[in-house]
Amino acid sequence: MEKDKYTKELEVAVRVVHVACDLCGRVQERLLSANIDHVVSKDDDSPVTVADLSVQATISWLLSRIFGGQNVSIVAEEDTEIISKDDSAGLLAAVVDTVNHSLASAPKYGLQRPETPLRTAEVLEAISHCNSTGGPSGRHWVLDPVDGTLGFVRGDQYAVALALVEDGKVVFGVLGCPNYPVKTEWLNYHHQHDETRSNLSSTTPDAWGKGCVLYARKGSGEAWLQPLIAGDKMLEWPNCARLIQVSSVDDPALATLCEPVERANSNHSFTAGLAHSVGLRKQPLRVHSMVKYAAIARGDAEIFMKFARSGYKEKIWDHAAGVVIVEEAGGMVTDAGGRRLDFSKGMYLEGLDRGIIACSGLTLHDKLISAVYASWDSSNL
Ligand SMILES: Nc1ncnc2c1ncn2[C@@H]1O[C@H](COP(=O)(O)OS(=O)(=O)O)[C@@H](OP(=O)(O)O)[C@H]1O
Ligand SMILES: [Mg+2]
Ligand SMILES: [Mg+2]
Ligand SMILES: [Mg+2]
Repeated sequence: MEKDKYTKELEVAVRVVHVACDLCGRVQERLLSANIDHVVSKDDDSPVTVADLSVQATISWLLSRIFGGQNVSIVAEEDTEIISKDDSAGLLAAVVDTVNHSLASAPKYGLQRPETPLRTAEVLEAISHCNSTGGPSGRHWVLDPVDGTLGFVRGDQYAVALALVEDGKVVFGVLGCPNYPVKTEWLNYHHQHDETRSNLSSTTPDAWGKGCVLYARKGSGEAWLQPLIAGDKMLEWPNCARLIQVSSVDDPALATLCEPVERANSNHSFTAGLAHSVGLRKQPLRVHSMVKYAAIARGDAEIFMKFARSGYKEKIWDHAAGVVIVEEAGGMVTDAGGRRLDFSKGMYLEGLDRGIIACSGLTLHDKLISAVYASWDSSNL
């Protein structure tokens, strides 16, 4: 791959994810302190918030402005259905307000702000512009504006995920993790005692201490971490990035497994069986969102497994950015049959064999894949 290819796209992607992290931090703080922000349920009963819709509008508007308007193809999670309902006027107004507040701060991140605040129709257009379904050819941005919305509304972990897919392959990924904590064990904090919880009573990046943006370009062999920018420290950016690498631990007894918090999203008893059979001994870290991929890439955990119920189709925006960052940090990600994930088939990871296994290295990965083969028939999945 040409070294300079995608340089501008990646730089813009990192900047817009910083803008989005800032937006999310403010909305989450309001949500938790005053309970004034709207959380609504989508048709599948999953939550969506002002932050999900506002990040999608903000990133869509910035990418379209910078890379050529209607021609920019964006595959993203949200649409305007929920805010087009008669009783959603308050939510829509909050989204328009949040988007404009956020775009006004774009110059802090080296991006141009709009000349005048966006009107409601423009915000709706920015959200619904992200209606591409991707596919095997062409260039597609892939966005999960807030991944782990459940974690977000609980004051816990969540991520902003943006990737670029070209001709069916992820060419780079950017993952914003505004609440990535100082101590790895705080990734699990919702399971801890009240004492830990009260230490984290505020969820601003400062309280968690280590909010970050990770990014990697496919084939570069490098994955990078930038801390979130506090206050007006923009001048130092982007020189503050540092390289990250996966853990070198390959002894299962010392390895840490990450998995989704909700049993509905991944079969905890099946992964516990696999973990036991390969000799894992530590308690799993249950973490909302693609922060699990971030934890593997940063070397804070060695394994991430997700086995959704049969019939559930994984979406590309829940994995694209995380996969490339883990791979370039030295790890590997496959389905449970050992095959790389296929981002070329539209908005779903079509053909995914049973589940997802991300590891810091080959040794652990081989052991887990073999364990899946040995235990699948008796698993009832
Ligand atoms: N039934 C079911 N099975 C499997 N996966 C599902 C399911 N429902 C939702 N999702 C997707 O899971 C995304 C959140 O994954 P997490 O790993 O963060 O799950 S968890 O909150 O820790 O349980 C979540 O992403 P967001 O909607 O962006 O939060 C969903 O895309
Ligand atoms: Mg998601
Ligand atoms: Mg989401
Ligand atoms: Mg969602």
